[in-house]
Amino acid sequence: MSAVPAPHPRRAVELQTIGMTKIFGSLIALEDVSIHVRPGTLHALLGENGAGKSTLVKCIMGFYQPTRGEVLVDGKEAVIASPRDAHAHGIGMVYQHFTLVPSLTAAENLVISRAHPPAVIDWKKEIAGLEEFLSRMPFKVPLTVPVSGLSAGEKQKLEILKQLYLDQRLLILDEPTSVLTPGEADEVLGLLRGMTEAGDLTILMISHKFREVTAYADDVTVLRRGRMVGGGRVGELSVDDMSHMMIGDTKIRERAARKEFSGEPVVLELAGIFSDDDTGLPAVKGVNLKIHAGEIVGIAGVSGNGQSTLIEVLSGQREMSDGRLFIHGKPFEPTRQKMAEFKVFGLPEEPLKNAAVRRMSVAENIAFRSFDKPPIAGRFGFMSPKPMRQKARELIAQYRVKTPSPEEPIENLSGGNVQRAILARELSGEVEVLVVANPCFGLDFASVSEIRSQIMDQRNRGAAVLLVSEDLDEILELSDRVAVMSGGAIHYVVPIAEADRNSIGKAMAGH
Ligand SMILES: Nc1ncnc2c1ncn2[C@@H]1O[C@H](COP(=O)(O)OP(=O)(O)OP(=O)(O)O)[C@@H](O)[C@H]1O
Repeated sequence: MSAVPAPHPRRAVELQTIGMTKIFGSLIALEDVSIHVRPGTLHALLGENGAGKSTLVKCIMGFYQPTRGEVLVDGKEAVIASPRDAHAHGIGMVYQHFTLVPSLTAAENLVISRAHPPAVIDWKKEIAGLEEFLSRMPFKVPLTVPVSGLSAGEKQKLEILKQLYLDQRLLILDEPTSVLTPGEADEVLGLLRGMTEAGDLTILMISHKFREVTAYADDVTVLRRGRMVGGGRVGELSVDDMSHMMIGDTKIRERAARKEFSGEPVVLELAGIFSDDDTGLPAVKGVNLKIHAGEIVGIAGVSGNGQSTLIEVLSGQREMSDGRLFIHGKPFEPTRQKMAEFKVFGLPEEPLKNAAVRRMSVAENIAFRSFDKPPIAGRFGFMSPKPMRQKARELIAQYRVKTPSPEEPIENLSGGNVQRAILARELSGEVEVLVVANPCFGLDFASVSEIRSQIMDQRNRGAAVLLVSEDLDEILELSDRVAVMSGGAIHYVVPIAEADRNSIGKAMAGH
């Protein structure tokens, strides 16, 4: 592990929470949680979806005021009323989604992130200062390229560098590797680990990946239903110990077996699809693809190569500039009415933003696809609350959506539980075509198993499935055929039996 020279005034910060409790209405999201993050360690925070991980870190960062409890920084009580106070104590946070300005360079992003950037910027001086700063950091990123041209790994490194540049010495990372390839994840975590070992940094990392916890974390805390249920030195715990702390005796669903099909008809056809992104530039450039009944076609690719735009076209959120869609040979337009008629379902990225109405209840959001059909639609077109609530209750139980009640606004659910609620809605009916993007993003391991099995069930019942995922393991596990998208087009399609990581990786890199 490389030692990092640290002529920095600030060293790794120690963090403790004492009796942290947060109550939302009738829900105790966090109850009496006391954790100790030793300085110069990488501390993992584990827990299933809705366990209270985000609530805990939001209380530490000052986004939420705890109902009870306190934070100690370097052994002294710290009053943290806002993220600004957290920063003043050397505590910074790196989020799952990037917060950089894409049109600006790394240097510009760093300079404007300062609390008091100069009114007139002397770029020569700033660049020299940044180069000196970078020379002390293990992370390297090009300073003068617009951030939009950086890879996901470089963007994540820049997010971390930004916090270090702001002199934060305890970083809270929310699933920092979810958008990275396994190689990039190892590189980033390895470098961070080098900094913690050198005593320059302390890390509290929310993670769902046991592999990363066992390989990189010193200590672990496990939360379950808002309470701390275990933890300790990672080296003294097995993966079984940690998963048992997380889920208790909850049964994990066995993965659904793949049913054999042969000679099934084409269900979904994409013919010469073109579409532009938000800036008006072509993002999808002539995609042709046919998906058969009982088939999952997995589209792999580095994010930002047109996959999101393609998903938006298929879910009716974006116009095509050219091309046509067919289902069973008939022209198809992704309008609400046609989707119902052709039984097209799906999960877009960021479901809270793209597939839910934030302030409406979980029950209403689950009923969306069927509110204009009996039994939920009553006579004269009014909604019948009773059947709607009943249907929602069944799906909430079946998909283990954690919510205080079906009436809770969906925006109050944890990220993983919003995902589950939307999937419950989309997977519960008769499905002919399923279009899903990163369906297991941010889900705990029990939910991953459940959701992948549900997708396989739909395929086994004869649905044509288009799966876009940044997780290559997911693509290799579920797909019958693998396609790779790069530069807005599909360059490589192989049956799963002929797919190997190496060739897929090369195609992803545009070779
Ligand atoms: N603003 C809020 N209002 C009401 N309830 C909330 C609010 N924020 C979180 N909760 C509830 O608190 C509980 C803990 O949620 P939290 O987001 O902390 O879980 P998490 O462990 O981070 O889950 P995930 O892995 O899905 O992100 C959940 O039951 C959630 O519905």
